[in-house]
Amino acid sequence: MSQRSAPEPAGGTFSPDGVLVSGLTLSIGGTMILDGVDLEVPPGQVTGLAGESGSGKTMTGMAICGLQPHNSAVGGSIRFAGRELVGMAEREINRLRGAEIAMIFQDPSAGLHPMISIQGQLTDHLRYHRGVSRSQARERAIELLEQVRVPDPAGALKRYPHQFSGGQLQRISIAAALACGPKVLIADEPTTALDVTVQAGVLRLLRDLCDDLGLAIILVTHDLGVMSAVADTVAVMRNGKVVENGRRYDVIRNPQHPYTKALIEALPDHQGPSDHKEARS
Ligand SMILES: Nc1ncnc2c1ncn2[C@@H]1O[C@H](COP(=O)(O)OP(=O)(O)OP(=O)(O)O)[C@@H](O)[C@H]1O
Repeated sequence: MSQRSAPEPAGGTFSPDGVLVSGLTLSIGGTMILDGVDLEVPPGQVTGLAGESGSGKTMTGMAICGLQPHNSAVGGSIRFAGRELVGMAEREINRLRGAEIAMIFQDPSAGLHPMISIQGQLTDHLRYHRGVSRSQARERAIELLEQVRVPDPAGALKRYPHQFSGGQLQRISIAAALACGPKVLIADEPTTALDVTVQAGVLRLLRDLCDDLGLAIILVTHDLGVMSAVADTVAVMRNGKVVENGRRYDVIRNPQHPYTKALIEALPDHQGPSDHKEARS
């Protein structure tokens, strides 16, 4: 890793509501995919995970969710809520996933069933994980749609995924992810598939949810422009390792690692934080 020190104190002082990844390794069929990833994801912050395609960003997010291919071996440590997630029994990690650690993806329709109404998608999740009544679940679903700023929440509950635009659908998938009140949200390229005109709105929503709910957000993106609009800290990955990690402004304005410098030079007009409209409202 570059000489820059990690942005927040690690080890014993790290908040249990965040995720502390140390020396995380993952091999698939004997091929090393993650080669000792160190990452701190504190609550109330957006931790950006940048890097070129294949560097291991998605696999890091999936490993934190306890989702990895069958023929894979995971090592190192992922601490969350006072627990060690590496080696945790599948039943236990399944309980955490969706309830305390949630994930959204590039394609919002991937996580939503095309034949089930928005009400069904939001309430099934709540009833499964929280065991609440049908009417309580509906109330909570309306609250969630308000929180992600979907217009006419009661009307939206009756509709189906294909009746929404990509941006609205990503907001609905965020609502589904938030249904059970997770502490950690992993957002993997959440705006990559969206029209550029709606990207900023979704990023602003993620930023506000992070601030309002104290969520620990991991924002996976290959786009340093997106990163500079919303992340507090940026970790840059290459070949399955974090090669640089620090406050967003420092990493983008004064990169230490040659690979980070190359990524920044590849940005149109070398845009930095001050050149981007920030997603903070
Ligand atoms: N199911 C799998 N089986 C074998 N190898 C895989 C599997 N999924 C991913 N990989 C490999 O793991 C490496 C890291 O992939 P990962 O998806 O984490 O990269 P990434 O940085 O998120 O890239 P991208 O931006 O393209 O998604 C890549 O070399 C990829 O080919």
